[in-house]
Amino acid sequence: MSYQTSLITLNNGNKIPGISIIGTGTRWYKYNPEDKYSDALVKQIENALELPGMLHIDCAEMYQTHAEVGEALRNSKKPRDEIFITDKYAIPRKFSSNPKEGLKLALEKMGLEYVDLYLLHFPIIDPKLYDFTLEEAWKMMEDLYNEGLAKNIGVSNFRVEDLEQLSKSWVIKPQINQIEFNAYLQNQTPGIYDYCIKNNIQLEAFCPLVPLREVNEKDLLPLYVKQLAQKYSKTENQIMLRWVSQRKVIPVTTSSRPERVRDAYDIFSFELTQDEVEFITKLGSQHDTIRKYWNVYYDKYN
Ligand SMILES: NC(=O)C1=CN([C@@H]2O[C@H](COP(=O)(O)OP(=O)(O)OC[C@H]3O[C@@H](n4cnc5c(N)ncnc54)[C@H](OP(=O)(O)O)[C@@H]3O)[C@@H](O)[C@H]2O)C=CC1
Repeated sequence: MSYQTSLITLNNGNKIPGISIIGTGTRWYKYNPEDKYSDALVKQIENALELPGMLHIDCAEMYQTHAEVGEALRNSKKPRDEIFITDKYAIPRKFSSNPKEGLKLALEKMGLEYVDLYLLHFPIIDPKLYDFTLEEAWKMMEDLYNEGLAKNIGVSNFRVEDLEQLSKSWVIKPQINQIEFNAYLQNQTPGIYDYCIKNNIQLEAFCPLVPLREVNEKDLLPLYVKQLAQKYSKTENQIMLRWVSQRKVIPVTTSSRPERVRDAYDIFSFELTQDEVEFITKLGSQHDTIRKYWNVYYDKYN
């Protein structure tokens, strides 16, 4: 199979792959530090590292899968500049004292000298747990960027108000905001999609495949996606991921199945028409919201 890759330019001029096909959370997430080491995850990353071009792996302190990522990287011959590693500092579940310590520990566990992207995982910082404010956390992110330990920095699950608050003191604007985004949840929080597009903060989408994962027999969207899959000779997953990407959002997906990982890599060899993109957008927005993460904080926006 010949793959077409896509690189997106961030607001600092650096490039990022147009999709992350190996998320090491959700399916692989370990709630307890003593949970079992996952040989299956190592194998899955190793398989993905054999694909041509640049591979984007999405990690986080909270997932506790750094050891598996490190093992797969050590076993791979792919050059470092063809691997894009994202990591996230854990908020609101605290694992290390601050973003500087968090990144140092992550780099040690993964055997890396730098990450390509480092994110603050969540904006709401409990002062009983952490001894820094959101502004102070961002300042530490900027230091890590200036020291070259994180080539790009950003945030995750941030609302417009969180970005506005940070903007009063940031020296470096976040390159990325990674949010929950799919046809059934086009604004994780009010106005966030338009705000990030307008302010040149690149969006990433976790949970991009929810409309295919949560199918109800009355749903029109999966039927339409099936028709498009036939038209383009692609899988339904590829159609859904391509829609996310044509909405200018970078999909962050994962799978335990090698064929799904390979398919997700191959979404840039075709393009949906503008009408098709708009029709998926419309069908999705007519459906009830489905929100899978951060419900305690964000269900109020449903
Ligand atoms: N920043 C944040 O707060 C968060 C970040 N993330 C990141 O995003 C990554 C991806 O999130 P996730 O929600 O898993 O992404 P997706 O929406 O892409 O879902 C992937 C999951 O869906 C299953 N799946 C794939 N295709 C289908 C289908 N056609 N029908 C039914 N099930 C299907 C896969 O199972 P199978 O293994 O069988 O293929 C896999 O478990 C995470 O691993 C993590 O790295 C996730 C949540 C929060």
